[in-house]
Amino acid sequence: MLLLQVQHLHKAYRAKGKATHAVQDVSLQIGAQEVLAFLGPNGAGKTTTIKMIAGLVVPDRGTVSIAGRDPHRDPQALRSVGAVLEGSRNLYWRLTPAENLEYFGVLRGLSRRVARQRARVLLDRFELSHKSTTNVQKLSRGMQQKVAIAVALIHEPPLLLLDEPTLGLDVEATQTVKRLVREIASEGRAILLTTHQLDLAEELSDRVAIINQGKIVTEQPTQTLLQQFSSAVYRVELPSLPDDRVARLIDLGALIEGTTIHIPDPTLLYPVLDILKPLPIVRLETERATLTDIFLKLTQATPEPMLVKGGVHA
Ligand SMILES: Nc1ncnc2c1ncn2[C@@H]1O[C@H](COP(=O)(O)OP(=O)(O)OP(=O)(O)O)[C@@H](O)[C@H]1O
Repeated sequence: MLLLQVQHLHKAYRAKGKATHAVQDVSLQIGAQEVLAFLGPNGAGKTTTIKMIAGLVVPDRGTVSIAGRDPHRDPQALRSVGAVLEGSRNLYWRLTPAENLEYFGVLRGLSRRVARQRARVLLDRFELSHKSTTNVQKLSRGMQQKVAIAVALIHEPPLLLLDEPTLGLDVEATQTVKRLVREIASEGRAILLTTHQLDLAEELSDRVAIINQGKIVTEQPTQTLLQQFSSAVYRVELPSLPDDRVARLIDLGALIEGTTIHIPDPTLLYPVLDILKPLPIVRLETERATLTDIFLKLTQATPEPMLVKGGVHA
């Protein structure tokens, strides 16, 4: 069942006679139990899209359907959404986690009794019961983030929007948030996750959508995308790699790590082999692409710096 369906969304911001086409023909969908990683470089249009989904920005064109309802025509649709946007700013800092949960629960239509009851369950589940009476401003960043996610879940929405849920968190808190995201999805919810942490997106997502300059450049299952690009990346290992070859390989666009050459583009394979002739080769194989490799390729963002290890330098 599709819990979110976004079709052909467009949004331009106009100022001083100039239009910024922030979102152009964006379509997305997420089913129950699915985590969609919505990725893109700064300014690509992610926040604008999410705000249109959350009913905060009106699209110029296109439709949003949340569990079958359009939030721009039927405000009840927003009862089906929980959102943690812009860090944990959806919280009242001078209230305790329990008070925040109760307040937002009532605001979203729960009775006080039900809100309190759910608050207790969520605090227990998020291992926050011992902090239930401490003001949010005195909690650690990781705890605040957990409270923010709990607040977004108080009315048990089928769709959860999570914007950079692990920003600024340490390793342990990141692990906890990751576990919670998977658990929340497995309960039958749909999760839209934006993050600049591509390793996290690779680990957590079932599907990936990449947006660049307002347009979706790919949307498919994470594993399909990784497999598709993995056949296009090669690795060559040699017993030794002379300095003069290293410089030529780097000029060509290969990445060097010790005596291993990573070839990010299949059309470079034979030019690389020409440069290496007649050196002996230990191994030549396709390499598993990471989401970072794919993201860089599809958004043509600045490539990562050439990796030169083991004392060999261009
Ligand atoms: N309120 C606004 N008024 C005018 N232009 C805006 C407004 N909000 C966003 N933009 C512009 O729209 C484009 C898309 O911005 P958006 O915030 O949606 O990108 P993003 O992908 O969320 O970026 P980031 O990763 O940096 O948060 C950018 O060019 C941005 O400058």
